[in-house]
Amino acid sequence: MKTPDLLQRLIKEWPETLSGHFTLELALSGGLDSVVLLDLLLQARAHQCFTLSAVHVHHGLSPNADAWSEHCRALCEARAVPLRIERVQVIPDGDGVEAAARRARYQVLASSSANVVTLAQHQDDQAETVLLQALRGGGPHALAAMPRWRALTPAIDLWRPLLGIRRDELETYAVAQGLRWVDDESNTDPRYRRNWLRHHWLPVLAAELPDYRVQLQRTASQLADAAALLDELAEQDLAQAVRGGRLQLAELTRLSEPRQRQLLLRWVERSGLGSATPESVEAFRRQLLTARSDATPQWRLSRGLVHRYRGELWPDAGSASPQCQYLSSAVLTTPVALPDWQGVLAFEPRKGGLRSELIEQGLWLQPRQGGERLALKVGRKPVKTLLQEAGVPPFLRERWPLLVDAGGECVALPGVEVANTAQSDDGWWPLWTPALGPQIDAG
Ligand SMILES: Nc1ncnc2c1ncn2[C@@H]1O[C@H](COP(=O)(O)OP(=O)(O)OP(=O)(O)O)[C@@H](O)[C@H]1O
Repeated sequence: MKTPDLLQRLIKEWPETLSGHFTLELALSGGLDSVVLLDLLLQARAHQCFTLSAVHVHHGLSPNADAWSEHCRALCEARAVPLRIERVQVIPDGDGVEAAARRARYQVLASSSANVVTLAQHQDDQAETVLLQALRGGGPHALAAMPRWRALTPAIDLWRPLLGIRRDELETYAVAQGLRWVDDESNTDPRYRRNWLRHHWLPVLAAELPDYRVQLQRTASQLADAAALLDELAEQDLAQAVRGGRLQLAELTRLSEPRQRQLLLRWVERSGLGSATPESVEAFRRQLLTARSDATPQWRLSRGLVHRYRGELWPDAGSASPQCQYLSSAVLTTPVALPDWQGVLAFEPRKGGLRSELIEQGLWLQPRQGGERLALKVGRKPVKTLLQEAGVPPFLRERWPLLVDAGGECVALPGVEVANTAQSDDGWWPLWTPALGPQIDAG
């Protein structure tokens, strides 16, 4: 069989961004793909100007892990390529050992001192990824599979130069060049769906459709564009529809149905509430459209809830555990973030604010017990009514703090009201900003 001219293809498709001198770190597993890439990159140095190094991640999972590291060390030593071997601890997090190993590996890659990190996934890997994502019901982002180029960190780019090359071409090349590589025994374990696909299903597909890899790559490229367009549109819609972390329903309902779904999906992700399935997005969207105007529909996600209140959707990470807390007078000068209360307390000088001596004597932030009242000009009003009148949604009312003075008297409801008996013309007005997840407003 003719040896594929992989070097020529690599040079032909060399990214334009890599024209000047740069530093490149190869993620070297010791397997066929990355060993071939090492060889190709060494030769490419005759055509392009870059400094090459390699990194091997020792996951400590296989009994052969030491042998793989040793193999990489020997390969790099023989070729005078600097290599760092990084041992990682793989801690599975509910999504399996494979995913945890990948996370640990990418963390190591992100710590690279090179400008560009390169991985050796090839066309077969890409085709398998597209199929696996489709079988999992993935959307455009998932089916876009692996990009040839992307930012890994603000300072490091990730490059996959072999995505257009088949595995059998890599093997023919490696054999012809006399390269030696190690086989990861987990690649034949049929318990992994990827291996089942690779060994049982894809040979059948290839017999009927020999160019299936190229077609799946075309699908991935088109979906990568579609996903990028969705991202652009979602950014515009988020900028338009989100105020103070809350999604404005009037803005949402102006959009077409698919844009509404995209916006809801992005907004919950950005608000730190976790990702949502397409079914749950649609179910909540329908609920929003059909619920009575005074109803308060909720959407439960993996890391919190969404509440509808007065024309807005409110994200609720919901893990506040407010405890009575002493506040020193230093709070007057610097706003304090109170994680247990999930909010920020600040004071600003204002007529009708709290008298300074009350603050100097010491104030406590106290959770509501129920039944509290605040002294107004006329009579004492229930705190619950004050919060309702201020438009605070029910889920925040329960965890809204009270300010209590040294004598145990409730002197303020931050951001809402200061007791008449505690006010002064040159007082300090307490402000309370509940944390509603990361701020994603336009401005
Ligand atoms: N232990 C390792 N140390 C360094 N690089 C590695 C290691 N394992 C894999 N890589 C790099 O990652 C590429 C992909 O490897 P592999 O296909 O095993 O991982 P994957 O988990 O399927 O891929 P991905 O991490 O992109 O989803 C390899 O070609 C190699 O460049």
